Amino acid sequence: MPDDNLSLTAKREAAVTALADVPREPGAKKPDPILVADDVKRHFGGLLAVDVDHVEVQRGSITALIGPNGAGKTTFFNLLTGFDRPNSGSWTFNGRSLHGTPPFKVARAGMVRTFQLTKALSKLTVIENMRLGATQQKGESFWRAMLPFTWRSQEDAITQRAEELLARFKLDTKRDDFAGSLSGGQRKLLEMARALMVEPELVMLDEPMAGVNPALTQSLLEHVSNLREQGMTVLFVEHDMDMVRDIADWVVVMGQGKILAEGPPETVMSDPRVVDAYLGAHHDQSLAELEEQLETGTLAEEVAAELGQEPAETVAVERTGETKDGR
Ligand SMILES: Nc1ncnc2c1ncn2[C@@H]1O[C@H](COP(=O)(O)OP(=O)(O)OP(=O)(O)O)[C@@H](O)[C@H]1O
Repeated sequence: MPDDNLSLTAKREAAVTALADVPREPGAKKPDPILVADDVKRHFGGLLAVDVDHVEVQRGSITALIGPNGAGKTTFFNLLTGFDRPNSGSWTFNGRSLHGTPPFKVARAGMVRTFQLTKALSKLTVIENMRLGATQQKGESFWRAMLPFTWRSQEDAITQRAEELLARFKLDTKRDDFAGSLSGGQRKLLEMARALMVEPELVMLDEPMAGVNPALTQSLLEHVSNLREQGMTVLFVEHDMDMVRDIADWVVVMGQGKILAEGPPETVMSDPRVVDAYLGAHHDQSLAELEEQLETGTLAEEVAAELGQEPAETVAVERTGETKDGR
């Protein structure tokens, strides 16, 4: 649909243009921030999991929050949406302080995050999950959601919105299936559709690509881009750097609880601090250790395992010039 594509490009361009003059530095001020956080700290015992001095999220943009495992991204999401409490700090959404606000009130204010489908939710049907999206986040009771005759006046509107969203996310044929029977990708779509039941302004997605079959990847990317198309702001945590490059207008990097870097994807991903943060387990190793691992082939095995491939005997073979049977 050319018109949709045109409009999508225009929205992306508008977001990129709005961010063009923003300094590429941690805590950079944005021209029209929807979310602003200050001095947010969360300790777990002796560990300072989140230590964010200042961060702003530009309205109407798709912002990626990236960083190595344990950087504090999910904890920061939990704090912002009221699922966890900070030791100190403050943040505003649309200029309104949300510190100490419970999740359903955060959602009612227009800021939602996706939830993983727990075992309990897997035992409900797709449409029941959608109804629960309207109620769980709005603070209505579970039983009222499950027993629509107790609140018939609202039920029609909620069901209609749920049906529309299911059609948009191509889940309408799964309407009466148990959520637990869906594939990983379909579950992600259901999570996203359910979050939209409250007509949010800011959608926070925690690893939308995790566990998604490549066949559904493109469709998921389009759905996320479409949220911006419809005027929403998106903040997402993701390890899939292709996704970040493809759809993010702005990238915020966390490491050890702090904001390390910010900027457009192409700038951030070539930033030495970001490359450093992502070097991960092998970063601290001495060359001698790495050489030893190369000699014994264990590094090749690790790499192969991460890529889901057979251990690559050829790596050792190429280095030694020997074949498997010693020739
Ligand atoms: N409830 C908790 N109790 C104790 N430590 C926790 C708790 N939740 C998180 N942590 C610790 O806080 C740190 C940040 O974890 P968090 O899950 O926020 O990181 P992350 O950046 O989301 O990582 P990942 O990309 O692996 O999901 C980690 O060291 C983690 O072990």
